[in-house]
Amino acid sequence: MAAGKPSVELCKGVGGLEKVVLREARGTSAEVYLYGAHVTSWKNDHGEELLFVSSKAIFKPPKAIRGGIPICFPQFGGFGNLEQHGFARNRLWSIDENAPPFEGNSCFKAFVDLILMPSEEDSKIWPHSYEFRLRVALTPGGDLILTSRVRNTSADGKPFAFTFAYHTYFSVSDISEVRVEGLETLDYLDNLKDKERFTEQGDALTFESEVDKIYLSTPTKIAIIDHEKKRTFVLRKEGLPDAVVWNPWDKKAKAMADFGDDEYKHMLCVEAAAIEKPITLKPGEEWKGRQELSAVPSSYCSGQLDPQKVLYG
Ligand SMILES: O=P(O)(O)OC[C@H]1O[C@@H](O)[C@H](O)[C@@H](O)[C@@H]1O
Repeated sequence: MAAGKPSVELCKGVGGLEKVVLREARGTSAEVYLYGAHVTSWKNDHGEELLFVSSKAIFKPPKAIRGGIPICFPQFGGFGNLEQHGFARNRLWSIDENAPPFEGNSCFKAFVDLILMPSEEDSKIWPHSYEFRLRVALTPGGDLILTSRVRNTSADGKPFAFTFAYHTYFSVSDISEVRVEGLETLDYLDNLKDKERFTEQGDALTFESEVDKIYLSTPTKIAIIDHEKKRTFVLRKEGLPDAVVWNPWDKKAKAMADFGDDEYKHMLCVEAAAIEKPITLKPGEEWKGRQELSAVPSSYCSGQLDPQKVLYG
């Protein structure tokens, strides 16, 4: 890909919706729609797309875009009375020109700050005062960092609680060739079994049917290994103890209007999340949740990947 200077450009995307395109010197890029503060693209220095977005995705409010990285806030899934995954993913966010300094990634050049504050309508369904700031940053090496800061701005002394997820859809060559490392032996809630709690077995996860699990208190690093592509995604997270793993498989895929029948083969959601223990904020308090994604070539040793290297190397 053409190398150049880091840049940030606001332009029109699909359906005339506004998006911000981030580019870094080596030719890596990312795209973020203001609708949902939704990352829809992350490309490496060969111009290869690393995130999955459905060919049937609908870029039209109020439907959330199918793929990329939807923001689930203030509710993950059906864990509460709000609509599935909350409303942040189908609200129009604004560019935050005056974001307070973000600790830890102020040296990056290709980033955008977005902000969501409650509208009158939102206050009716979730009566809390907050500012939600999201920074999407592309590092010089092409890593994608999402940092969320939610602040309780209430003047009436009222705390609030929320659940959250970065609902990341990774693009994979073939789901049956994918392994996830870092979630072995952990407890999880199985969404397909009424959120019943189970303990994962000792091996890395592989996929041969529908999966919808919320792993609890996970390590801060999870690896998604795509054997066919010889690519490993490394997901690092802070402030987000849980991790959701989702693939709809064939039957559910067919039932979703904005998802191709066979597309389940080419995606896997691994979602850094805070679900089991909702985050509670008193007035004036702020929560920070960060997800860092990198894509690295898988290193093989007689066909086997060394999990120690991927997770701790
Ligand atoms: O269709 P939606 O609302 O985007 O949700 C997709 C999936 O998102 C996952 O995070 C949930 O665990 C699944 O239960 C859900 O089906």
